[in-house]
Amino acid sequence: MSRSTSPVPFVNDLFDPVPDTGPYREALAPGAVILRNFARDRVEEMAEAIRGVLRRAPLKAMHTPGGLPMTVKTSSCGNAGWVSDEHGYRYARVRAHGASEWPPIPEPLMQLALAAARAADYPDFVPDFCLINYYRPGAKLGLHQDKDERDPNAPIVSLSLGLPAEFLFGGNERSDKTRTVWLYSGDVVVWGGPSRMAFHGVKPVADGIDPVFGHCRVNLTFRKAL
Ligand SMILES: O=C(O)CCC(=O)C(=O)O
Ligand SMILES: [Fe+2]
Repeated sequence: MSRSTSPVPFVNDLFDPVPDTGPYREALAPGAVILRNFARDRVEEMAEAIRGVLRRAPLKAMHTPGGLPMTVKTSSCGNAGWVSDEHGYRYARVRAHGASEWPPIPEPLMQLALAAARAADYPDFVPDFCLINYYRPGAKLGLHQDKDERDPNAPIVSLSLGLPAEFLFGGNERSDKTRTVWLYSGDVVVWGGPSRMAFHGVKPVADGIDPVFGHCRVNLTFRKAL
């Protein structure tokens, strides 16, 4: 990462000065980085764009392939939608009910995803899909890999908004040791390269009030799915 052209500075040691305004990078694992505060000044704009998507593609509670209800509600935008049911997880080009097309990724969200990928040294990343995860207090996401995307060379760009959450990040085996990091509204995590298949998850979200999102956490993952 030392030859990086990213304008966002790395802060990794206790004695590095942490800029109290503006974004900085924190290494998470090889190929994986946290872009702290990356969207902090654009949280309201992000909220407005998400509201627009959810008007056209309302949040739904999915079920795991084992038939268990998920505590996280989801929606999608881009060229596909994500579905999980008794047939397993997959990307669906056509929505099961209602309109036949998913809303496009709103331009402000797309621009943010492209900029975050650049800042994380993945300058060629162009997502075709964005998953919206909605966590009420208590909702969580078990340890899993994102492995249904067609292009394993493309990273995952993950934007956290609203209530803070503890994010687990491990290795390529489920049994690998995990790190726990707090993610705050406006933080972006990008993982690709040797970390692309890393297991990750979210611990139950604690209740609280976010000034923009209220009693919820919203996470967007931008992906090259198709
Ligand atoms: O909510 C998060 O921070 C992670 C979401 C995630 O891992 C996923 O949607 O696959
Ligand atoms: Fe994931």
